[in-house]
Amino acid sequence: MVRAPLVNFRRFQITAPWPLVWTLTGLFLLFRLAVLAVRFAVFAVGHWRAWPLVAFAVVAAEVYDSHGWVPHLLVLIVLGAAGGLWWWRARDSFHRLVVLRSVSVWRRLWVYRRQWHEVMSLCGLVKKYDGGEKLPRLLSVRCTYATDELVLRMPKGQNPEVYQKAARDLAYSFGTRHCRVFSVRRQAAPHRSGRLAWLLRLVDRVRFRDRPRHVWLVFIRRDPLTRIVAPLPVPARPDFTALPLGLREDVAVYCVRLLATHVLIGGATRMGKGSVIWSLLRSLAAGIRSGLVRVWAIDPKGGMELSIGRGLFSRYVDDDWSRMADLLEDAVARMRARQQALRGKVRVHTPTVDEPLIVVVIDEIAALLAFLPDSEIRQRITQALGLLLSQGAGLGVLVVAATQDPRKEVVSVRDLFPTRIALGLTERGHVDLILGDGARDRGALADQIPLSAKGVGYVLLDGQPEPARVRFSFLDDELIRDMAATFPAPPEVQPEPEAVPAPVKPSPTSGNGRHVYRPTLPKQAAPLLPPSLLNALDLNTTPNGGEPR
Ligand SMILES: Nc1ncnc2c1ncn2[C@@H]1O[C@H](COP(=O)(O)OP(=O)(O)OP(=O)(O)O)[C@@H](O)[C@H]1O
Repeated sequence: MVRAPLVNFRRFQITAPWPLVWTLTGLFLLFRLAVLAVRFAVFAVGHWRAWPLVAFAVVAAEVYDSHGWVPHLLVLIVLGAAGGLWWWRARDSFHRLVVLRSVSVWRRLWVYRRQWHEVMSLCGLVKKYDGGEKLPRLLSVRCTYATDELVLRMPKGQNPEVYQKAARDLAYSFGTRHCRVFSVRRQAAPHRSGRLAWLLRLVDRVRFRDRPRHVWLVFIRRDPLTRIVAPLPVPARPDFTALPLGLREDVAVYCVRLLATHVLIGGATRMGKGSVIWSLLRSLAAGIRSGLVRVWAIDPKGGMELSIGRGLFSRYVDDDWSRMADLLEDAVARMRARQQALRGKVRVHTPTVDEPLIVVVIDEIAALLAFLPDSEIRQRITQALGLLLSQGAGLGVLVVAATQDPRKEVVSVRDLFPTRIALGLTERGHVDLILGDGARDRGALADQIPLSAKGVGYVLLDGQPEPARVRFSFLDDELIRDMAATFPAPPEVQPEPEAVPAPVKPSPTSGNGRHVYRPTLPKQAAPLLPPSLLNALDLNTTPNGGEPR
């Protein structure tokens, strides 16, 4: 007897929904194909620089198949001849567009791409995420004769400080000694003019937009600052927004902005503070001769540095502390007179021959502020300098001072200098004292400048938090004498007595031994009290409107 199965499985069978399965599989494959196509498109766009090369290789292979190697030889001869002619007739553009571009491609592929993963891992710049690695992405390499400028995009979870800390490791890993890290673009958008300027400006707005995740690395391949920088040509008319003083390590000319600012130069002894001052005076020389700039010089070291260029100075003191104080107080008086004249009209003074830019140059400011034996004169100097530094910038009365020791107890007015230059220093801590907090961490290794590198220093460029290394031009004594003879300062015009207030002089001590200052406002601003009543003032208090203590 045949037994029937307990469960009839056939009753549970479902026919496979084949159309649905094929549709889903098809859709999935289509999706993968689309992803691959998009990836390829992104790759192709990302490597757009290789397109001409690929096209050239394809055409070359085709031609070789059909005509052999003769056309290639002909093309090579024609290209060589054209290149030679280009090099002969326009060497600059040939170097820029052919030589440097070829070097850039070569170094991008051979030096950077080849070792990128290894160096980034060894320098600790790779992030781990989700079982994989996130590398900084190399976007471009641009070479000059001295530097390689790399642009990279940081992976998420990093900021430029990480690269600043790894700068030395990066430099040595890629076979150089110096690497500078910049968190902002180094070139500003170009100035556009002409009919298509509006269009180019629109393009620039996109191209030069702020890119917080980009970092610029500059590797110094060949240090151009090992050689002495020759004196730069004297500008026919000084441009106070860009006075050329020396050479940057990327071989651009270093220019300083001397409008509405004071300059403090810090450097150990014999490291070239003088060369900064003379380079600055050279860039101002044409203005000095025309009277647009008046330089008042103080050399507390008895004229050892500045007396050699005496002819450039409208006023000069090197032997008498009291006369140095007088000079500074006269500068304050000129500043006050300008303040009265410009009040409510402009916010920054524009130098003219009648109202020139006054630059007070002090070779060793510490000698005036900390080491001066006469305390009364020291107090006058400190007060006058404080006033000049806090109010003079916008009024065209500027101070350029050098010091060996930037500590606050030595240069009490240090923080009032907006522009700072750090030459070779003896102590690590001095770098931040001169250039500001964190400057050393951002790359200003001024304490590591070798003794032989005189005139080399670090500066902050406009709009960039990272310091740049520069070398100031060197002017020998002969050249300074020659410059003083060629660009002598015209005789100083004495201001009319009624238009200019009396210099700030300390009043005699009051009964309790404290110094009290009388108001020294110019005549048109002075009638707070008639002179007869001024005498009746209580000398123990500073009168309203008088000089601050
Ligand atoms: N820019 C420069 N390039 C090459 N050599 C320089 C440069 N500046 C200065 N020197 C050399 O260094 C020496 C000292 O320079 P300088 O007198 O300018 O230094 P300093 O810092 O002003 O010295 P001090 O501390 O005595 O004031 C100079 O005699 C010169 O030989």
